[in-house]
Amino acid sequence: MDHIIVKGGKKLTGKVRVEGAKNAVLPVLAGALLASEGKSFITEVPNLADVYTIQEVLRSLNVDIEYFPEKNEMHIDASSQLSSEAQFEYVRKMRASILVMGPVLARNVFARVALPGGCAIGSRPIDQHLKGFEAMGANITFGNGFVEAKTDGRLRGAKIYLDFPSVGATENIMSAAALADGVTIIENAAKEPEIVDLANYINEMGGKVKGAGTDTMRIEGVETLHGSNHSIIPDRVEAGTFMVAAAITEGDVIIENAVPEHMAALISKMGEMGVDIQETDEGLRVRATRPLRSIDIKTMPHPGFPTDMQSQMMSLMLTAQGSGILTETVFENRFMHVEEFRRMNASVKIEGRSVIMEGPSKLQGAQVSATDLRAAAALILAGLAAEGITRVHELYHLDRGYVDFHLKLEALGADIERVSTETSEVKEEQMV
Ligand SMILES: CC(=O)N[C@H]1[C@@H](OP(=O)(O)OP(=O)(O)OC[C@H]2O[C@@H](n3ccc(=O)[nH]c3=O)[C@H](O)[C@@H]2O)O[C@H](CO)[C@@H](O)[C@@H]1O
Ligand SMILES: C=C(OP(=O)(O)O)C(=O)O
Repeated sequence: MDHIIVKGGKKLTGKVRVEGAKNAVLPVLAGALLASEGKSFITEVPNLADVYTIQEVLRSLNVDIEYFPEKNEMHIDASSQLSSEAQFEYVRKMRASILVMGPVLARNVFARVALPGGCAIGSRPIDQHLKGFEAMGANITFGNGFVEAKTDGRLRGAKIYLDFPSVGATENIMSAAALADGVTIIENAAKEPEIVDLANYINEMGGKVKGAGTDTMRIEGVETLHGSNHSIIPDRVEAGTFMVAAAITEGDVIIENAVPEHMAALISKMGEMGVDIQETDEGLRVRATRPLRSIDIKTMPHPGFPTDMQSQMMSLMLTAQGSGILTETVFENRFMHVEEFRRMNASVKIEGRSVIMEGPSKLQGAQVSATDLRAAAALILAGLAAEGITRVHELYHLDRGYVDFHLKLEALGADIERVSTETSEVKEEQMV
């Protein structure tokens, strides 16, 4: 098992390019199941563990796929008769596997998917996905750890109000509605840029989706969809993570391929802390010098502050002057990393859904374990600013969502290595 060793204290400088977005590519690849004719050619597909998992899910559903990771391209042919079942081994590995349910149901009038259950960041039910399918005429049943949806014929267009603007429910319902009979309206829809990316792809396949990026979407179902070319949008969370890396090391980094309009809340909150962020022709330039000011942040659905940047932002807030409060409203249990920050001498306490920080904490290197994907990145970021050596374990979380994270940081000047546990003792001695 690998872990990362980072020695704090280096200022990061230079340029880094962000990949295609994990949270856009997963729904788009699931959406490729909708095409009963022709092939889809998807570009900017990041070389991530989650991409291999969704590839396996699609293969298990009888889809023909070729992936060319060196050119970030995937060719998908879903024109054969699809199988209807997504098994536990995939859904357990990656919750986004549930996104195949809408397309499979729409194509096959039957879908059977292992129940995702909870994960480290919360219970994560799928009731809103199912409520949508039910409104479109599906009969939902549960048994043996699976959820099944069945219709007598084609799904029917329906009006669906989401109790919460769930990203996954909006994507699943949008995909199912794309092949339904009639018009579906999704009210209180999620507005994330990844929703817009999926809607664009469905429209490129011959679909009729309007209103993506607003809270009311209108999807007119069509009889068939065909494969098409699509390029995945840049990863706003990866971009944000490098913004924090620049700021926490008092560095000067240009982030290429970032889309500032997708990151307005983050740019604004980092600006409030005193980080200098400028849009340039080459990319987003991020510079900082201490002291940074403490601020308060509350995570919210887009365009609010993204929960997927909460833990990385916590690293930065720990280094700021004064007291700051970070409140998590999207997931009920996304503070597992707080205990790990404490190992690094962070002055931080949890009160209900908030974390209170008295800064600046004098971060110290320590052995820590990633508790989820973004926590993995956050602990490495904290290690960049800590005194001494930090070792971050449980890197399978990191690999779900970051391509060559340590190599990109190293290229910016970080003192960082990824090693297998067996060789780590030697490596650490060399770094001291
Ligand atoms: C692959 C992907 O794109 N993952 C992202 C997606 O996850 P995901 O699509 O799972 O997130 P949702 O927006 O659905 O979930 C947000 C909240 O709604 C709740 N909920 C959701 C669905 C439902 O049927 N019932 C229900 O109660 C969840 O438990 C959670 O508390 O959006 C999240 C919120 O921006 C991000 O953190 C994830 O990175
Ligand atoms: C929570 C995340 O992803 P997922 O929904 O795939 O678990 C994330 O990307 O931070």
